[in-house]
Amino acid sequence: MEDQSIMLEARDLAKCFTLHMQGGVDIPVFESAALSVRAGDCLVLAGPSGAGKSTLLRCLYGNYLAQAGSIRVRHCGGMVELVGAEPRVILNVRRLTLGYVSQFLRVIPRVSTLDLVMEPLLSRGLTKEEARERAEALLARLNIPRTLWQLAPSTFSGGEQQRVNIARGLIADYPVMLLDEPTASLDATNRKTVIELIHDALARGTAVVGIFHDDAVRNAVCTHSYDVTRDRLAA
Ligand SMILES: Nc1ncnc2c1ncn2[C@@H]1O[C@H](COP(=O)(O)OP(=O)(O)OP(=O)(O)O)[C@@H](O)[C@H]1O
Repeated sequence: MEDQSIMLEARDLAKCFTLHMQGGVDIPVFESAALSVRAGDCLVLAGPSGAGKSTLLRCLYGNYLAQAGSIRVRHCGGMVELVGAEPRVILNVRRLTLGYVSQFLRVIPRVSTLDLVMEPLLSRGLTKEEARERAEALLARLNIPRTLWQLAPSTFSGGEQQRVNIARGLIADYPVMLLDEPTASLDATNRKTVIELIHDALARGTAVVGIFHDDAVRNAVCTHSYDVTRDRLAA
């Protein structure tokens, strides 16, 4: 019987970069990564710098294609395979199920902060009014000054851009969230707010996979961890 609480699972994942512009050098990152995360759990990816934490997270989001293995996500009531899935399947999973907060905001010229944060809700069919109300509340909670809401975030500070990124990532209550160092550029007050937002998401049953370099943040949210060097250690 399938465990219905598992939201995301990866098995036998392999990723190797080939640097075609540099003589075809191969950089193997992992050969048989395996993890699973349940609703309401926060799985922390651990391992030293360069071990492959961000690469694994990007594979889970479908930004990097794994050479082998399986990534299954609970989407619309069933488990959907992401490795080798058609782009339209991946886009649909991202629209409804799988959120991702990268380390850096991808700024789109001339698109205002408010529009950036509202967009995931509009793409899920919420009205403009509902989306605006929720975006404003989240931006206020993340201490983004109201004077900045109508501006494109290209001129914002590193911490402000990161908070806009977090707002955009967390606004839609995705059932599965991938977080790549969401607090790296934040001060103590905003770090605390992000911890609260992650706790709120976990309490709603969101499954989280994250990378947190800050010990205090990691300890506050972690329910279990996965060392990305595990398969190499066992070899
Ligand atoms: N796009 C890429 N092309 C080629 N090699 C890459 C690429 N992305 C990552 N790598 C390599 O893969 C390995 C793992 O990198 P990754 O960024 O996943 O590590 P990490 O554990 O997240 O490190 P850190 O904690 O320092 O952020 C590194 O050796 C890196 O050089």
